[in-house]
Amino acid sequence: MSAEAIIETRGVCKRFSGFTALKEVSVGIQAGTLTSIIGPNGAGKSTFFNVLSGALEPSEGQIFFMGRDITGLRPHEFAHVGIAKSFQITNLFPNFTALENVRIGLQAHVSRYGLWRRRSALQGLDEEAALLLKTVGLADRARHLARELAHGQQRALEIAVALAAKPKLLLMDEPTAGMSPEETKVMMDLIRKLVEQRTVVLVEHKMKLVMGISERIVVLHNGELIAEGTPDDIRANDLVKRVYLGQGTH
Ligand SMILES: Nc1ncnc2c1ncn2[C@@H]1O[C@H](COP(=O)(O)OP(=O)(O)OP(=O)(O)O)[C@@H](O)[C@H]1O
Repeated sequence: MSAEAIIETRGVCKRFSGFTALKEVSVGIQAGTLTSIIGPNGAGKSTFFNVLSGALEPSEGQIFFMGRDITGLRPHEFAHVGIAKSFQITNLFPNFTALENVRIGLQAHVSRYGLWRRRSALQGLDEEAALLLKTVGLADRARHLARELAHGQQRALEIAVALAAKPKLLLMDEPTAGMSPEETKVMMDLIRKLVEQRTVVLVEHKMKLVMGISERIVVLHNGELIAEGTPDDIRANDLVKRVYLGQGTH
């Protein structure tokens, strides 16, 4: 597998009580790229996402992150090595402000390294949280309660919380799900910005959107890896075309 792969799966299988959701998936995600995982309904995208994020342990096979075998590590240990995820389901504290939500994320991170929660340290965290809010376009929402934010803003806030862990790899599960066209555009711009500083992997249903933004695409079908390459490679791939035939274009 490519030397530049930041995360790599080797022969990963995932079985759920007899049903095989992933069948020997071997793929490397190149460092510094925006890679999307696509596939029709039931292809195994969410299962693969959960395997990459450490939420599910493979039944067989291995996962390597920056050359280190991380198979079987617990989810919080995946976070420690530098893997963060942003989910479809909202994971925010609704009655805390946007700034507080990010600060809690930062505190969870720094306390692991034994930093004292002195007043000056907390102030530093507020400044860092404000910077992260700025990164995701929420500078003017810092004092708003999370529950008062629009859907697209809540998703952006979740990303700021994920960034608090300073991940090298950011995994995003359908970041534009349920968004208006305008919110989708804002989110895509944000994702483009995020990939300037880290590797980003998206799981996404919307084929057109994925084609426009991704550098690499991984296609799953019935739990198997059927194609991997640039958007042009994937567009030209006969097997992918056949699999998507009649699926609608989204
Ligand atoms: N916990 C589970 N127990 C049993 N079967 C599961 C479980 N999780 C997923 N599956 C099955 O594994 C297959 C792949 O599911 P997965 O959710 O990974 O696909 P997906 O590509 O994300 O689908 P969708 O696009 O519909 O969200 C499906 O047939 C699903 O029913």
